[in-house]
Amino acid sequence: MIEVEALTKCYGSTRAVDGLTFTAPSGTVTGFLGPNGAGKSTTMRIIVGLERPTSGRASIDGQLYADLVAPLQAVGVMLDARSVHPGRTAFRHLLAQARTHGISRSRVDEVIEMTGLESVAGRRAGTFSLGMGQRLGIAGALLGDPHTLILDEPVNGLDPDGVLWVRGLVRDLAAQGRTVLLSSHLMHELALCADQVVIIGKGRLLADASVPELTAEGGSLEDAYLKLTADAVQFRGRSAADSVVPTTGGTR
Ligand SMILES: Nc1ncnc2c1ncn2[C@@H]1O[C@H](COP(=O)(O)OP(=O)(O)OP(=O)(O)O)[C@@H](O)[C@H]1O
Repeated sequence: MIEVEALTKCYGSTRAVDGLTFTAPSGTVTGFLGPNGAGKSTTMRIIVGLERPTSGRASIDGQLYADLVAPLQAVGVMLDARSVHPGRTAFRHLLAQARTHGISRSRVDEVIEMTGLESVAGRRAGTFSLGMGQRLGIAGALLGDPHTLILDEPVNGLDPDGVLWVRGLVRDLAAQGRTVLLSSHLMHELALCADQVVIIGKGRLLADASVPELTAEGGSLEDAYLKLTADAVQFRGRSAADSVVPTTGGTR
């Protein structure tokens, strides 16, 4: 179980996370949603000890990440799939992580197989496509066979087959009693794989409910999300039609 309690993180005058409280229970997939800049990545970074909160706390099974004796075996994390040495092969990258955490070489082979990377395991990670890099990031998160998984945009860049695979994977992990917290902007996908959805905007909690609860009025999860976040969107584009520069009408 992940517990986020009255969490606040300020960067100068920016309140990236503002008094956020929620729980991601074991045995469920918790979707973590919010507009760009809402504070999702900051919250996830705090949970895994990469940032210090200004106030409040985030714990995993009752412990701070920093206090975990074997963090990789307790928590699998994919926050930025690009944070891989580009000159290392996928296999070497995973083996290096495994060796420093007392994980067997056979587990490396296992996660390579699980993520479908067998044919490219000997290739340098720097040559990987976006989707291949995502698969490698997920392989790294699975390496320690952890009870908790924290995945930031895991389906980003995956092909339809890969999206389906991640859906099945997180559902299976939750069915085994594990805790899965994942962020995504893909509402349709989340509606299919999440049990619980936490929606934040401008660092604050907007909703913490099950998918059926959020869609009880008959709309889709996207409808509910857009309604809940309407006042929390910080970056709004405009349509091409609105952007047409008026011509002076003159011809030469
Ligand atoms: N290291 C940092 N220094 C200063 N400001 C930061 C830093 N990291 C994040 N922020 C700010 O904190 C706010 C929340 O950012 P965060 O990356 O957590 O949002 P997010 O919900 O993950 O967004 P996205 O969906 O775009 O990935 C933003 O205003 C961002 O500019």
